[in-house]
Amino acid sequence: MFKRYSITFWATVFVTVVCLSLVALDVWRSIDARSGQLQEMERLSANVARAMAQQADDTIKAADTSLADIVERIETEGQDGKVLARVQKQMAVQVENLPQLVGLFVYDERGRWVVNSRGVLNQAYNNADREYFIYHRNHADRGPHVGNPVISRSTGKWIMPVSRRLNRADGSFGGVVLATLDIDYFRRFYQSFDVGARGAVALVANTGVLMLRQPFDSERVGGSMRDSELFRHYAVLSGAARTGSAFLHSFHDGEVRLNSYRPLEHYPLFVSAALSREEMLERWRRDTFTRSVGVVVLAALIGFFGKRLVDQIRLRAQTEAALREARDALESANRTLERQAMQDGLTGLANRRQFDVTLGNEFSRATRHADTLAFIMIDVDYFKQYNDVYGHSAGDEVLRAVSKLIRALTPKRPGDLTARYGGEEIGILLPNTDIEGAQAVAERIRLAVEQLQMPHSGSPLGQVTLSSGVATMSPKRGVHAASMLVEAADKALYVAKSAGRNRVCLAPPVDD
Ligand SMILES: Nc1nc2c(ncn2[C@@H]2O[C@H](COP(=O)(O)OP(=O)(O)OP(=O)(O)O)[C@@H](O)[C@H]2O)c(=O)[nH]1
Repeated sequence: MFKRYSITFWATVFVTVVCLSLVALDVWRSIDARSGQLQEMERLSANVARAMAQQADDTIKAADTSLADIVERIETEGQDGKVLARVQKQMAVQVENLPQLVGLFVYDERGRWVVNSRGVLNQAYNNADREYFIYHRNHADRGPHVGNPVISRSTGKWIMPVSRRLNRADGSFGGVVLATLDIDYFRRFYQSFDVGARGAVALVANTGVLMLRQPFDSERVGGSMRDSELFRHYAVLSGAARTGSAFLHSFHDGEVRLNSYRPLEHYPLFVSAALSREEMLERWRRDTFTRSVGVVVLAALIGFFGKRLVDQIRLRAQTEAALREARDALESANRTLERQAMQDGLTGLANRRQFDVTLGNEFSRATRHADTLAFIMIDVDYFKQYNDVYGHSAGDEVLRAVSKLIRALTPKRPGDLTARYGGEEIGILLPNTDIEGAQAVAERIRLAVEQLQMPHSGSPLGQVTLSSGVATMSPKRGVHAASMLVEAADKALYVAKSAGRNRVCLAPPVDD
């Protein structure tokens, strides 16, 4: 099957397959690198989200522990001056020890300041209108409450309120204990993450309120994210599914980012670390472009040189074919020349040269094997007259016809040879043949020509006839020569002519 196609075909297939494989391999590598890049992106954002959630949880927990302590103290020890002084001292120490804490506050059931970590009570402020205050007044639960971020009335800084309800002895609402966390504390921590120039991180309440976003925008802090893709995506999840990631359009700038989200363990908040898809894939695109250019150039070079190679192979194959053809033509011409060199042009019989060579070979062979060698010399009678009467061309025709007949009637054993000996004389060499056998051949030929009855007005016999002299010899080394056989046949021919022609005469055995 493979032989049906040329080497140039396979060379072309090879070069094409190499080029296509290179390109295919590069495409596959690029796709693989892209998915690797996205996986890396997911790992990175998930790690950032984990660190953010842990930090937020720990930060709020530390403040909440202080709140629980103060609530427990006031509810058991009351609110007289001594107790409040101790509480105030405790608060001041806590604020000093916890860098995230801006302040600790206790409000009574009307929102008035009872005690705080600063030790200064500004009765001009009332916090009864704050979201966290209203929440505790309306909810009896004793757990911590993380409120919406607000600008502190006392410091003017963005703060995150964490609060607990204070109960009177009868269980009715007795006020609020509040810890304010510095939003900047979170920001500083978030700034330490490298999420790229177009990345973002956020801390969001489960209610959809944005607590903080980095890059920071004070306009957006405390705003609602309920309409964002992130919140809508997160809100429908539950349990372990709340930790995960997804490509989402940003609510803030429309950028598509890979958002890794994760809930805080103890508080109703979640974090999101988002990396820009474009930014992450930018490097991949650059690498892919550079490599693809290299691969295309390489494939083009291979294709170019491959084509040249294929052309060379084709040229070589063509040259070889042309050489083969030329050699075949030359061999054929040589064979023709050889044949022509050994053949008589008029009769198609072997010529004198071939006769001499064959005679020499057969003579030697007969000498070696002690065989008999017979020779018949045939001559057309009155041929000169035929030429004179009918013309030379007609004479040629007679020679051709006679030769054809002689060839047909001559035995075809190996070594038998019919040759134009010269002029109108034809010789037949019959190795390993005795005198009777050779005579029979000569007689058969003579008779056949006679039966042709070719008119010959120049001959007393009236038609074309032949005369033959037949001779045989068993050659012995040092005694006989090949010419002796020819001479003997020639003499017998002369006898046949003298005896009236149209006959076969036998030569006496050649003397030892
Ligand atoms: N047409 C033709 N004639 C040839 C050719 N070769 C020899 N001859 C002629 O053959 C003739 C031979 O004549 P001779 O040797 O005198 O003998 P002959 O006429 O055949 O008479 P006998 O042999 O005595 O019967 C010559 O006239 C040659 O010119 C040839 O190729 N073609």
